[in-house]
Amino acid sequence: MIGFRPELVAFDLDGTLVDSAPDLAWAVDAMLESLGRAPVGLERARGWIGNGADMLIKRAMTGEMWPESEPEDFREGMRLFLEFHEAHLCERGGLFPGVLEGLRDLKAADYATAVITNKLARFAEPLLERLGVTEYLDFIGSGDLFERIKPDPLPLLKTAERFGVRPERCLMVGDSSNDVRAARAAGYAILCVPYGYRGEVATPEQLGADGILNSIGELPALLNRAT
Ligand SMILES: O=C(O)COP(=O)(O)O
Ligand SMILES: [Mg+2]
Repeated sequence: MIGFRPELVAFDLDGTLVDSAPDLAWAVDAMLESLGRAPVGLERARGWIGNGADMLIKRAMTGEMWPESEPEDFREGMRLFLEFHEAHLCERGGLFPGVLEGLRDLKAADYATAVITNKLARFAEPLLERLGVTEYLDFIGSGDLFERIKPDPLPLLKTAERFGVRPERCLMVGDSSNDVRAARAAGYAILCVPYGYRGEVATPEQLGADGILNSIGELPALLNRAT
């Protein structure tokens, strides 16, 4: 799967480290209800996560995966969503099984670690702090820290640069085609978890990663075997 010891292991957040869909869907429905619209529920909202909060709200307000135009009351929807989500950031979701152990063991084995997420820093940072994993992460690369978000390779390239390592020596672990496209364009190796938010992609194999990683908890042993 991976034939080298990565000099940086970077993780996607939503759908990879954190099962944030229950809290995001809750905030989406609260926003829709405030605007007098029908709620969409967890299952539909889950498939819309991964392209940033703006896109999630546009999708929820239009019911379309790739909305052509911005809904008229989009700014108000966004404001309501952000306000609700900030107040209820991590009440229904949590870390996926194996994440805490995996991050802890990677740090113990001296790997450099980062998060590269499309999530805004105002949510990503307190969320990871509250879930008790900040101490195992060397850097949190949130969506608004860079000029462009995944699937653009820029966040991955800038993060490698920050660590002073070549992208070819880095590993990305993600859950969606955004992560695979960004990793391929940046030159990172890429592993995908099968349990996250894949949007329109039906099976984990269809993501086209270098391999499927059933749990972050399995990563330290897998990297040890590979190198
Ligand atoms: O879309 C988001 O807000 C975050 O998604 P990501 O953590 O999977 O990049
Ligand atoms: Mg994700």
